[in-house]
Amino acid sequence: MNDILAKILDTKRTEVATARQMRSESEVLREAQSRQDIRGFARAIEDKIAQGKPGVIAEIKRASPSKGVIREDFRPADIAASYACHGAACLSVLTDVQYFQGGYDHLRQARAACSLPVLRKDFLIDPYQVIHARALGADCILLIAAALAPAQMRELETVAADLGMDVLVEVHDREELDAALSLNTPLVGINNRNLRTFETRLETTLAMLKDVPAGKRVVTESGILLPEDADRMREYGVQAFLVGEAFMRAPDPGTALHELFFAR
Ligand SMILES: O=P(O)(O)OC[C@@H](O)[C@@H](O)c1c[nH]c2ccccc12
Repeated sequence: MNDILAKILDTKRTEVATARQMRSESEVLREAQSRQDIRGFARAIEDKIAQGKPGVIAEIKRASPSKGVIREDFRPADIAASYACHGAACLSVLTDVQYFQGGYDHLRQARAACSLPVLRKDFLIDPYQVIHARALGADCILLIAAALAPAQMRELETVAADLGMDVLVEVHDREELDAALSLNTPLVGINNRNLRTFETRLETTLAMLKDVPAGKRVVTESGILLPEDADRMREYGVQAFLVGEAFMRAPDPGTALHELFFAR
């Protein structure tokens, strides 16, 4: 497996080992537990949908391995404030440094600039990272089914739940969906992008929809670029969206959010 996902996961194993040496898990846990500021992530999405609006998770990312640098003028606090005032339900902030040019400060600054719940967008493989997510202020974590065994996902979900965080579990095919459905979380992200090849097809979401039981909330992820893309998803009953690039390339990300979802 010399694909990009495998490479990223190797990097993460090294990162976790280094982080543990710098600061013990019990110390990070104390910091995480001392925070009393959790914001309901799944709740915020459901509230939007109950109001007849799309539940938009608006992403803050400077670069990606498939696209390189996406946004030069990168100020997380300004972007977060713009998203918040244009109707985002939640934020997603990349914290991976090496592949996405993200950072812990991006999450801290974005969250401090608004009152939206925040997803830590990273490749989580170890309880240490989940605990650290809450210490940073995250309200939700991402679990990527392509990167984790089912038992590992369940373990990380339990760690997140114990800290009051929500979980977004991400899948790309049927087998991953089966594993994801063994979790408690209602939030199931269907990634239209294959993390191994970067191929992006909106049909990925549409084809898997019928296999997601009632009671789960589908979030369509990646490659939503045009109002037509959002409309197409809505025709199929998809009401929650995770969008990055379309907003990051626009002069004002929040205005782009408005145009993609609310302009007609
Ligand atoms: O920028 P896009 O195509 O709108 O996609 C956003 C989001 O779905 C994408 O960044 C993403 C989905 N799953 C991930 C896992 C890791 C890193 C990034 C991602």
